[in-house]
Amino acid sequence: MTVLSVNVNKIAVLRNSRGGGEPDVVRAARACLDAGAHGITVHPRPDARHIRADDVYALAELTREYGVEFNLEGNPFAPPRAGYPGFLALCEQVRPAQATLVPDGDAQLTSDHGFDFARDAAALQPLVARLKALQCRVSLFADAHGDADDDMRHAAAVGAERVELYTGPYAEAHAAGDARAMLARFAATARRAQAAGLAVNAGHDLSLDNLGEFLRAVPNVQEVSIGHALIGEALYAGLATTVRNYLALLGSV
Ligand SMILES: CC(=O)[C@@H](O)[C@H](O)COP(=O)(O)O
Ligand SMILES: NCC(=O)COP(=O)(O)O
Repeated sequence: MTVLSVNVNKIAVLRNSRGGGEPDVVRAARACLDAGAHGITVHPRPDARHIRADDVYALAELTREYGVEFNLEGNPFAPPRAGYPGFLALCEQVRPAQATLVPDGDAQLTSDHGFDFARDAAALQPLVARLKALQCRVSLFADAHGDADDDMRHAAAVGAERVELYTGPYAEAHAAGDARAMLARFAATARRAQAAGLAVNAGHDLSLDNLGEFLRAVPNVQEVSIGHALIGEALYAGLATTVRNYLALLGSV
């Protein structure tokens, strides 16, 4: 079964909009884990727009307490700055079970593309080796190009265990009413990744509405990390009920 890692970035967005400590990121993550979520994801960004280094330390503790996966996302090439020690440094400090490398910058509203592996492989290789030496499983954010190119072969050469397929384009196609071509492209990319020895995660703009169709079409997705839609849905149904709704859906695919 595909496991659910809940991304709690959005809880920190709300907290930071007023300063202070409410809503409490750790309390929200605990509620998700108590409802059965398999892990917690955060994506601390150098501009500290939501998750900050102190949240990373606290969530590392919490996930250790629950014995579940902590998935830390970030750009390993972004330089450290005041309040942000850098992605590699954070991984050295908390040793997340999974480190997901994402090629994004401050100017982006959110993550919107994967690596260009043919171009980035040489730079990624030593970083992946450092993270693996910390016992982190390494996942690389990747676009779904389908059968069009050798991207997954280049990704496998980097030495990571997984790729996370960037599902934004699928979510857009689904919202527009016809995701068939996009699903075929994601399924082909997943098969190419698996043939190259990579396990497959998926994330970005997945929701209760579009997740089932995705998982029925794309084979052997190990993990989905979901934040934006899940936290939005939780405004209506509550966090625990929403997490349980996702788990029920995952269990039914
Ligand atoms: C890698 C990925 O798709 C997620 O981490 C997403 O980027 C969420 O980040 P934000 O919450 O900053 O939009
Ligand atoms: N890796 C994707 C993630 O953590 C959550 O993305 P989103 O659901 O907030 O779009």
